[in-house]
Amino acid sequence: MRVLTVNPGSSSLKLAVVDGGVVAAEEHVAEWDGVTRDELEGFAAAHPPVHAVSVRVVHGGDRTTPTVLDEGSLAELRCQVPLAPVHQPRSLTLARHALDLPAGVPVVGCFDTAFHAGLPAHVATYPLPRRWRDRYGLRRYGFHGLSLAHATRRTAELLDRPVRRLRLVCCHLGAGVSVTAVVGGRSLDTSMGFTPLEGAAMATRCGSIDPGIPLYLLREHGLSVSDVEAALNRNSGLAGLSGTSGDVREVLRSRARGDPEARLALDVYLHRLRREMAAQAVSAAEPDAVVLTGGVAEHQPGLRAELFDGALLGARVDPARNRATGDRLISAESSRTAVVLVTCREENELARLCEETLSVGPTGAPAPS
Ligand SMILES: Nc1ncnc2c1ncn2[C@@H]1O[C@H](COP(=O)(O)OP(=O)(O)O)[C@@H](O)[C@H]1O
Ligand SMILES: CC(=O)OP(=O)(O)O
Ligand SMILES: [Mg+2]
Repeated sequence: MRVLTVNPGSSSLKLAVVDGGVVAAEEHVAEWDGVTRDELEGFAAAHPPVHAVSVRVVHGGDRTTPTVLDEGSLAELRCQVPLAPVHQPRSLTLARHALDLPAGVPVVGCFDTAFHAGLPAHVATYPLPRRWRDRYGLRRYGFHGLSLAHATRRTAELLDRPVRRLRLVCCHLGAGVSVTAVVGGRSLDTSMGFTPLEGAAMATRCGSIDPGIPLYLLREHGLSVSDVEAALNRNSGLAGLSGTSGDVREVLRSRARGDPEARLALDVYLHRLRREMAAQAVSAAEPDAVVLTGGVAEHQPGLRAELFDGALLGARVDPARNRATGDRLISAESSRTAVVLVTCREENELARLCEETLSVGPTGAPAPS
């Protein structure tokens, strides 16, 4: 079965055709405007045949499994737009375009949040008034689930241990950054919460800050809600700290030229990431391995080494292994905790879930209903 996978990140759009579990074609649109359908239509037309489309939908609310999308389910998923204001509209726009493709194939929505559906109650619950939690549905969800599912499976292969016996701290370092304790294949804790704004500092998102700050800005300085929302989502993190870009490549170049703001930006980014990793190591209780995945982790060996400079979690990066390529162990033999690097492959997980949802038989043809 050939599955067209659609993966909108906060700024990029990743399209692929996965054929029998293997990526047969892919395209990375670095700056998708969040509206136009040309990219999806053009890619689908260039890589026929397509038997189904699988769309990454960042917020699935309480959904625990993928859903075949139609007008009704798209309308329901709009309720989650305020809970992922940067991502959800992009996912739903693409799902809408996918339903309109001339091929007329089924469109499956796969949710980032589903991987975290079993978070223990004491992890999912915010210390907020009960009335609010009940009335407004305030709880922690967690994100990057498709990436985590793939990274966990791949780590088990690399370490030659079954998933059920692995205690992992998984770091997804892309434009969005999250850290998750995955034990026996299940998410036990994660740094993102009700929205993808909580936790580590990111490319353009602030991560966790004192909740008094937005209140102060709204009350004392008359900033509007939309100004605050835009600043926390789009002009904070590495972008806000460096004063230039949220792209770690650019911030690293500025630091190499001696720019003090870029140095501070990376110091803050790494400090907050290490703090989240230490917190997830508590939830994972003596993790066997730290897993690094996502664009920043994959392409920046120097930053990987720097992250573990202070032997965080007893992990030591081996310089030769760190320089090599492909999915692999990058820690030294003497390392107390293994460090594994896995290329982010949300595509594979999107295709796998899509085939499972459409009950594809062993021959690749849809099973008779
Ligand atoms: N060589 C590189 N190529 C692409 N991205 C890189 C590279 N080095 C670092 N990055 C960082 O990876 C980030 C994108 O990661 P990615 O996982 O693709 O994010 P997303 O899926 O959220 O768009 C960019 O913000 C960029 O800073
Ligand atoms: C949920 C999230 O932050 O996704 P991304 O990293 O793709 O922006
Ligand atoms: Mg991504």
